[in-house]
Amino acid sequence: MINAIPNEKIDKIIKSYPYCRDFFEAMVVDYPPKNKYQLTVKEYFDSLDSYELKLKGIEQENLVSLFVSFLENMEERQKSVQWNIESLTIIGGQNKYGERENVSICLKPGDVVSIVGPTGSGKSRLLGDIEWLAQGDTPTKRKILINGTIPPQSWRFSIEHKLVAQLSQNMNFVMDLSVEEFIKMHGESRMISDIEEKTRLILEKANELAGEEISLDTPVTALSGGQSRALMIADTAFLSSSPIVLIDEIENAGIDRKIAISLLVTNEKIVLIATHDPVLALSAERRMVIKNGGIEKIIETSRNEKEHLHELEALNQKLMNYREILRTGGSF
Ligand SMILES: Nc1ncnc2c1ncn2[C@@H]1O[C@H](COP(=O)(O)OP(=O)(O)OP(=O)(O)O)[C@@H](O)[C@H]1O
Repeated sequence: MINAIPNEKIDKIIKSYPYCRDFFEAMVVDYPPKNKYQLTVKEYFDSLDSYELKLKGIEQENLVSLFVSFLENMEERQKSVQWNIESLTIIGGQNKYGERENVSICLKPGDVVSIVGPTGSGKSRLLGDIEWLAQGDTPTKRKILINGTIPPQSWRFSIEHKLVAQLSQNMNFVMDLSVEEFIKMHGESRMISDIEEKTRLILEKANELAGEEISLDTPVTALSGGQSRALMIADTAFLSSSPIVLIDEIENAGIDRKIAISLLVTNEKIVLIATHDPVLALSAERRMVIKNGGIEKIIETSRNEKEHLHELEALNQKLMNYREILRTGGSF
């Protein structure tokens, strides 16, 4: 594949390797304009002004091989950031009263666990411990193991390739970017090949989740709480490589929870959902009950509960319908 690059058309290369833009920026070489898209990579580099290139200290005949090695390096980098997570273990610490938490729970990719408990009981704290890969250094003294061992320190601080994706209650954007720029920036940092298609998909799904339509040119700072949440959920579902997804109280955002969960739950990921919503709580195979800051018990969702889930879903749908009527100015 890489060997064929010199003879591939520019438009195909741009689609397959959108991050190739970085090469042109780094070399201060003109990025191919649309009217050159039908040239091959070699033809494009040959078409550049050799005198100008010389002034920049670039040998024209080396450009193709430099470009190929750049793409090769990027591909290697991409492979090295693939996570290989087989398990996540939570080893109990202590509750708010310093009493021991006698639990150890091991989660595997494909597992979905809900976290329930009264307000202030410590659900978000548990998610925080997982996100931080706690090693007895948080108030709960919990320890988090990955693949049965203590994960390297560097995993805690990696911003670019996060082991854990956290969708929290408050998602505030501080960047001055449009929705399109935000998605593309994330896609490029993940070296995603079909960014246009992914951007379209993310916007479509975010709009399915949110009420008021989001458009590509909306500034991210102008999104409402629910819209930001919807965008981040769709973005996490399609762009995040993180094998562990933590969801904190999706219900407060006024978005369609069922679609959100169906987007985020995939076989390869471990998903933990802190929730006060019985439908979400029972959708998981297991739930952790939190009390006074400690994991009180872990309960398998019974067959009886699963049967009741259908009833709850129907009630929930009814509630959603009323909500939609009221939100859109109707009455009944
Ligand atoms: N084991 C613990 N030891 C000490 N402090 C704890 C412990 N567990 C939780 N806390 C603290 O208790 C407070 C409430 O916890 P948290 O915010 O996680 O509750 P919550 O269940 O998510 O609440 P809500 O449902 O309102 O979002 C936080 O300040 C948290 O750090």
